[in-house]
Amino acid sequence: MSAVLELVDVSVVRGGPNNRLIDGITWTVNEGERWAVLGPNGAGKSTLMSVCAARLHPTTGMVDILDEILGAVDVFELRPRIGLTSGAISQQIPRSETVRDVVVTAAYGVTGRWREGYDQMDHERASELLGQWGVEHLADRTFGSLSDGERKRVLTARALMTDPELMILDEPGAGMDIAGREDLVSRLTDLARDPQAPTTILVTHHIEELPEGLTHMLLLNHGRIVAKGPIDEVLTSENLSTAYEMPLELTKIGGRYTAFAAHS
Ligand SMILES: Nc1ncnc2c1ncn2[C@@H]1O[C@H](COP(=O)(O)OP(=O)(O)OP(=O)(O)O)[C@@H](O)[C@H]1O
Repeated sequence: MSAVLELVDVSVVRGGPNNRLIDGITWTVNEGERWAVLGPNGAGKSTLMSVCAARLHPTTGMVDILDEILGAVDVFELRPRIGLTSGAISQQIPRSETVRDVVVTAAYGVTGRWREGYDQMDHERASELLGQWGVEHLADRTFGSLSDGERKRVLTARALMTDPELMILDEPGAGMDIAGREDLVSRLTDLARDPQAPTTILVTHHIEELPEGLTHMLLLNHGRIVAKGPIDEVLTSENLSTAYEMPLELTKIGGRYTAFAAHS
């Protein structure tokens, strides 16, 4: 099994020498795996994903993404091979951009349409992805006019536009109502179960958002790994309680999860 992502003792330090946003992360993601990254607010999830998506260089440690070492590769060539959705990407997109262009511009790894030439195949692929994520009817609307949930789906379609080898979804369910979340979870389940879909990392702090079909989980707290490995071994009441620093009881209903404070 070949590694898509390999981090060895990776740390990111900001705002003072002792402020480690992520701290000594050693983690391997192999081809075809579907990972969830879970942890409380401020655990370092987004920082870790910025490193994994070649958007942020670590202070120390080695990062190998798709057989390229960060620091020794042109990140502008590497980035189109990684599909990324995140709040930061959403903010970079001009509000006046049409939804169709938001998706099609991913083919060139840019946000904001300028003078790139897109061929018919790019447009057909963009329409197909908008359809797959249930937002084809919004293709001619501006990105700024969409609801949070609609934006998330458009960004997921954008992330898949380049047929990425690695897909990183950073809190795709943030800001969604229950119906929107359940619709998203069902689409993410289809994605996780699709053997043709890229290796995927899904970041969340809501375990209700975990789709079926995930294979592995990384649990973070204060920038450090609490547990990592096959999801059935890692997602336990004990590990969740450690990560969230309170006694929690995990319940599995069908293939889905929820957790509540444990009663002593
Ligand atoms: N430039 C910076 N300087 C100092 N601290 C920072 C900087 N950027 C982020 N942090 C801190 O690093 C920690 C990790 O942030 P990060 O956004 O990675 O966490 P997260 O797990 O994604 O959180 P959330 O679930 O709330 O989105 C937070 O405590 C944040 O305040």
